[in-house]
Amino acid sequence: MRPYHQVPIIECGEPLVEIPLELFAVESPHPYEKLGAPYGEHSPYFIRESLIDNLIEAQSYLQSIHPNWRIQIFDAYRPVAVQQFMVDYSFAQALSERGLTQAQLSSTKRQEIWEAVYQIWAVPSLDEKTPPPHSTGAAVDVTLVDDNGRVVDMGSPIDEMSERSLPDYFANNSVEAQQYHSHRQLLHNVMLKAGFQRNPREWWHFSLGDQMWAWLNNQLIPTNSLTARYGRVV
Ligand SMILES: C[C@@H](N)C(=O)N[C@H](C)C(=O)O
Ligand SMILES: [Zn+2]
Repeated sequence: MRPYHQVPIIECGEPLVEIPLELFAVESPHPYEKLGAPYGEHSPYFIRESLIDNLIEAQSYLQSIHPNWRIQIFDAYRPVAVQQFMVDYSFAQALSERGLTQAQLSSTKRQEIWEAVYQIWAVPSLDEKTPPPHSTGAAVDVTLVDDNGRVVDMGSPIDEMSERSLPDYFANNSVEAQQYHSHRQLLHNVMLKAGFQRNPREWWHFSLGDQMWAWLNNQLIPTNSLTARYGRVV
């Protein structure tokens, strides 16, 4: 359980629809599809319908500052089966990066690696009260692309299991690092202006209308008691 799981979900029934990809930049091929993640009837570029306007709004704010920059969609809807697949994949990756195999793993080491995995991945819960954020269709992983079509350097890649994923990791660092921080802040500002909230642990993860979004809003304004309007889809 994370603190945001205490937020009640009152599902509004809004449909999942495909993001109009021609309006945005897109990470392609999709990073998890290319690993063989088991998507069902919806592609990873689906999202709750009204969030499309919020994404368009965020990109308009961005383009009022940098006219030819675009928001790049890395990931959006993720069935729980894909969440499970990615959690297992990340655990296996972490093992191989450390030069370890399952057989050699002490229980302490195993626990340490699972903790690192769950620092950045939500638990693939099938409980309707604790859905993984992307399984609600109300979370997106995004970055920025500049006027030359190049991905803007945020100082660390999306999904890296390290401290560098923390949004303020580069806040008080060298001049080069300040650049990364200001790019992260730009992304944060435009998404925030369009109504999203950012995951406090990941510079790229934003949501609107799910439990994490409601919880973060309630933390900012303690007199609020927002509930989530999006629960798990299917
Ligand atoms: C790891 C990243 N892609 C992500 O989406 N993390 C959040 C916390 C999630 O799994 O919902
Ligand atoms: Zn995410």
